[in-house]
Amino acid sequence: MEISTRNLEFKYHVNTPFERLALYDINVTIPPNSYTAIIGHTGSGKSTLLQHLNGLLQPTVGEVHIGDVTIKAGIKEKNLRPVRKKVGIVFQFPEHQLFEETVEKDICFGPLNFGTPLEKARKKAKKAAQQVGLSEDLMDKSPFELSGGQMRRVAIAGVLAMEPEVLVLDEPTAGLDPRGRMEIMEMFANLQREQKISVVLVTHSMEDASKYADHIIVMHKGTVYKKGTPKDIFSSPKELIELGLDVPESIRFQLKLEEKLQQSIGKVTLSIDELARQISVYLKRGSTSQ
Ligand SMILES: Nc1ncnc2c1ncn2[C@@H]1O[C@H](COP(=O)(O)OP(=O)(O)OP(=O)(O)O)[C@@H](O)[C@H]1O
Repeated sequence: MEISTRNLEFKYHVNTPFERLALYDINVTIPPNSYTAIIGHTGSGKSTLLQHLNGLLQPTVGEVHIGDVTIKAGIKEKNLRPVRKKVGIVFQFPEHQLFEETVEKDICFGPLNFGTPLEKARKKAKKAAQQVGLSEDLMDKSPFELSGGQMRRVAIAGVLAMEPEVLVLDEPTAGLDPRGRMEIMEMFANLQREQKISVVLVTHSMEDASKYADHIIVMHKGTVYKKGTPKDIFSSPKELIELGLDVPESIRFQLKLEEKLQQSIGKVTLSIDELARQISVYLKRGSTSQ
């Protein structure tokens, strides 16, 4: 399923003294079975954009196409349930939203809410738990007995159990240690490859964006500054650095090498210049002594 936005603009608290323009002129496409990373500074509009991808927010101007559903400014879409089912959204620190007595009940909550019979919901929960790497013996435990990383997996499994076509995640690795971060990122990469779903995630890690994503959207002050493949985005790293964004370690290393190379080429050029000057002085001397 494809998601795209056309001239999307969004204001919080529209027509009130607190009105705030959060997004403008957003034209992006999330292709089917793709992996998109959204990067940008705090307050650049990343979370607001994510919430348009499953119809949680309605555009102030423009439209959002989610599969065959169009959400337009000024027109309330009556039935967003199919959209919510197809596009699963995981907010920052989703473990804070766990509330059931057992892991299994928490994972089953979404499917049951969408009318799936209990036994089928339990099957979906089992599969989702496997997908996020939770062992079966945890299913009867209270989610609050688990580690932070495991709790987060439970919350993600709860969204996966709805079998979404697109998984939208707001900083899914925030607060995890490097190992937990890598495990979660590998998990999304596997899900995207094996289940053929699209993954859209906000990340502050340029390493992760360059390693896992096939599309990157750079947000800046409420609009798209740049979009493209990691190669497109990181081929002009100085631009990103000027925006105050980080670049992957490998790119930083490459920049350093280039700088060093420039310096040594500079030195060679200088000595060639110097050589040329000396040759010319020598030739002049030669011509005057004849
Ligand atoms: N509920 C809200 N009411 C009013 N303004 C808001 C609200 N939520 C966000 N904003 C404003 O909208 C703009 C975009 O915020 P958003 O949260 O989308 O940015 P972000 O890039 O996700 O930031 P972060 O990385 O900190 O999560 C900011 O100026 C923010 O202050």
